[in-house]
Amino acid sequence: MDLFSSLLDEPINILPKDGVVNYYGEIMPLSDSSYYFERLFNTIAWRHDQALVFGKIIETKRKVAWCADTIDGKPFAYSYSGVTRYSIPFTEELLLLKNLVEQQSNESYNSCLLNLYHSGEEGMAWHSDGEADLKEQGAIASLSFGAERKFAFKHKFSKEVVALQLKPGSLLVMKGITQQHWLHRLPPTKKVSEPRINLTFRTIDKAELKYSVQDVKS
Ligand SMILES: O=C(O)CCC(=O)C(=O)O
Ligand SMILES: [Fe+2]
Repeated sequence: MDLFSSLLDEPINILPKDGVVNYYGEIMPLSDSSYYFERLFNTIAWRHDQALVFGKIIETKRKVAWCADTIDGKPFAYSYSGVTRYSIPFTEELLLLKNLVEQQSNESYNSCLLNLYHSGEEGMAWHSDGEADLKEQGAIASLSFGAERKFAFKHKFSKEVVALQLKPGSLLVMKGITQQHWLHRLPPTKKVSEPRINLTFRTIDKAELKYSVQDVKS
């Protein structure tokens, strides 16, 4: 039996030490995850991401969006990799998926970073999600759609690597001290030509959310 072919009875902590990364398997049937892939692909205002590298702004091939709770529909500002982003409101699908993920993981989230990788040639380099604006040791829930991709963790000190395949419709939750001790990445690969969408639900410290009306680029 393929253990990872469907929702697991109990999530599995794939890390041997210094943190918790729970893999839940597929939390929805393939027909649902295909439906959400299409909806997200077609309805989200995707943009190329930017990062500040050696004082220069570079654009990623991958596209992103950032959704957060808003007040009176006004966007919030959020900074990482030296660049400030502005939130778009949660769409109906995203709210539904947020509820599903909150129920499965028994945690709550107030924002979502969305990534669109057009093919296996696009990935994400080693990093940890330890931005100052994030709630300390808050859970980060990663929901995948579209192409199956490999995802890996590397211990910052021992350099131990743990990897798994992220199936469409699968849920992975990083918790506790994980971000302090482990890096993670989505390795690029020539073996995958199909696109993948990944949603990471997070909790941004409300006090850190900068309420921003002016300065918003449409
Ligand atoms: O695409 C993924 O599975 C992970 C994305 C990620 O690590 C991030 O957005 O911080
Ligand atoms: Fe990350």
